[in-house]
Amino acid sequence: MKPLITTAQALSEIATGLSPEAISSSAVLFEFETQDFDFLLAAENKSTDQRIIIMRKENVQDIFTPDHLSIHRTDVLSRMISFAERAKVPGPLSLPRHWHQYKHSNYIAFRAVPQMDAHASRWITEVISGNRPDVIFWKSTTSSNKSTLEEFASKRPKPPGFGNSWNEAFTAAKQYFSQARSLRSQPQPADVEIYLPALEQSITKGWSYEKWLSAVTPEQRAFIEANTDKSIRLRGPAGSGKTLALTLKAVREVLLNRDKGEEIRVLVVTHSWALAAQISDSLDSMGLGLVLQEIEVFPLLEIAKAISPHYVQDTSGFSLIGDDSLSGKQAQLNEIQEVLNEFIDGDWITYRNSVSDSLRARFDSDDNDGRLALAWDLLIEFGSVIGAAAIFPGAGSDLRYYQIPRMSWMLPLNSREDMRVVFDLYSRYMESLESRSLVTSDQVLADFLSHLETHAWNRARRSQGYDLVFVDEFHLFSPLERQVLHHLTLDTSTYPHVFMALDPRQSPSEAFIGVAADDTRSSNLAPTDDNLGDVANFELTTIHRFTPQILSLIKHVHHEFPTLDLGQEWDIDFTRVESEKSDGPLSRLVSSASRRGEEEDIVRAVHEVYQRGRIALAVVDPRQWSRFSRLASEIGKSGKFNVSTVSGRSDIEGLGYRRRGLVIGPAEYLAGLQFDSVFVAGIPDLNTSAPTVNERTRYLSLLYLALSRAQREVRVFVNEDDGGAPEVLLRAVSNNVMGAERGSLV
Ligand SMILES: Nc1ncnc2c1ncn2[C@@H]1O[C@H](COP(=O)(O)OP(=O)(O)OP(=O)(O)O)[C@@H](O)[C@H]1O
Repeated sequence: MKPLITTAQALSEIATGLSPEAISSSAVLFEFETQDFDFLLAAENKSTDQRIIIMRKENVQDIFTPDHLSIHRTDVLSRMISFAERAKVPGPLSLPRHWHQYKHSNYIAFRAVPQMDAHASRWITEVISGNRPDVIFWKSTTSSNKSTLEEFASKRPKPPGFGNSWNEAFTAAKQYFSQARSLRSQPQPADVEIYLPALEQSITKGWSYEKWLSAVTPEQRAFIEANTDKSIRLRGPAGSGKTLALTLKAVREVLLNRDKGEEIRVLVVTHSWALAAQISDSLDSMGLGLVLQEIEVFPLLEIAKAISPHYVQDTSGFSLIGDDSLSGKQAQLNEIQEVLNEFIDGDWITYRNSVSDSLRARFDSDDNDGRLALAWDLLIEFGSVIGAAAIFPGAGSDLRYYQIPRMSWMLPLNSREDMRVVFDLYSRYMESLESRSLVTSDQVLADFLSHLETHAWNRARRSQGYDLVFVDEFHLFSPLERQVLHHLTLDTSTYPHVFMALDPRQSPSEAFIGVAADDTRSSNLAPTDDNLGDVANFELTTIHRFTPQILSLIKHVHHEFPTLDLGQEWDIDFTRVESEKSDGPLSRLVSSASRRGEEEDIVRAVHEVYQRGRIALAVVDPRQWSRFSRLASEIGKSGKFNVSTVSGRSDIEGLGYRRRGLVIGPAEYLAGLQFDSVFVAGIPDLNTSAPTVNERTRYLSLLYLALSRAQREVRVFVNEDDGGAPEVLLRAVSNNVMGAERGSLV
């Protein structure tokens, strides 16, 4: 194969398990071909970015890794990315010990796969010196095809010259992404594909502000008209019109103040660009002209980056890891696995005797899935416990960690010694990020928080702060993020007035934990609550998105959640919730004999409902993402359907407008969106593969999220290869909230 020229960002997308065939349906990747080279670029790439050159002499089938390493593709790619990131850091390049690096002149060889692979494969690479540290993956060697670095170096191969083609590829990519963006947001001629004008599809249905005010329910109205003299928490299940009510209230406050001749500054904070874009579009569509001038809508991380002097003046070239995407999360998980493997092979022995039996068993286990589960638990511990308390490695910081009381949702750590091991791993993890010039979003937020606590901000906030702060999807904010919010208001003499909309059932993984973690923080670390003073609670109990049939299924899933004591302010009383929509079909549970059969059933279902409106295929377990991204490419290839994959929250910008089409993505990244039909697949067996309360809650939350995206119809697909239907759905069938259907027998 021709050499492939790509970037760390593009490879990270593939390392999530995205099938190479699905590249064309990804909203963030672009392929370009010249006579001598193939290019793969990501939407966020800049023309000055480091390039990764893969020579591909040994590639016949697999376009990314030498064929014999295909089965380890994700691991191999993760290590390649990690190598490229390390090459960017000024100074001598040093790799972790267990990579078994070997250097000769400007060539470096290292193990290609973290685990033992039968071929003992190694890469031979070169880092180009000069103004950008491009890396070349020259070839891989195996135990049966050994070539020493010295032999290789003696040939001194010439790096490929692709400068002009790179510029060409980059220009084409830029054009492609900007065209795709405008295509997604523009109504298209009917003969290309049928689109509805954007406004009719948005959550405001193209109605004016006045029309909405007369259409809202009394519950929504109570919130919209509530006094702003104290903070308000607006709770409601998925589809109850929280985002809409929040948007209307923001507008109302601006207009009321205008009538009094005053101009106020309003901030609407979101967790993602996707939701920020949706709210901005809603404001635009309500025919209010200049309201936007007073209302700013941004994701919190963006506000942190814009205000935080640490970030504004940062010239160290650090880049952010763990942004809100599957690739960000996967990158953190890979890093933790690497740190964990190195630790177990090395210093673990010195801790081994002092830790509790249960933790020892987890570290000693050779089982790959077990190691992965431990890495997940550590990811949550690092982000939602240690990072959320803004503890970063340094003198005395371990003591602050030891003081955090353990809660039932956390990784069980039974003694100080157990915590010591975890903190040691955390320090190594942070060190390894630093060695690759990466920062986590937690670090950005913690720096931001420390800036907000300075006298300088106290002076600046009087002009830069906001009169009112609205927060949508509050349940997705970690305790650390929540501490930031009350510093953003302008008046320091009263309690900040923050208006939050939330549904705790929609918080997968660590974010959910963040909800419960409020208790942790209040019982030990500095702030005793969200510093919001007295908070009024409002509740929405009418569902506007989906039918009574879908609501019954969602209520059923809700009752399956483990009893987590969230406190009264958080919990939603589902007994009062009703749908105002007319009846629709009963949700279906389709059981196929095999994975292949399940895929055929899904394709058949797409054929059946495609004409009716938008469809989502929501994948509950991200470990199954690879399989369904491959299915996406197969369905797309037929040319009959418009298929897009999403694996990050920002990818969905603009998707909201397409009338027809199939969107395939991990359930988590479909939050905030709605579709005519939702197909749910990739549900792990909650009894066997979710052994901890944490994991069970995470999967139930993702299932809840997936189901609640539907407006008219839900179908859930399961197959015998993956253990058949989980208990929670079998019970739904016996309670008559789902109909069981036999799928394909192949
Ligand atoms: N009073 C109402 N009358 C009619 N439709 C409504 C009303 N309130 C909201 N809707 C519609 O219900 C749908 C869901 O609204 P919205 O997205 O605000 O819900 P949400 O509670 O924020 O949902 P989620 O938590 O799942 O994001 C939208 O299509 C919106 O236009």
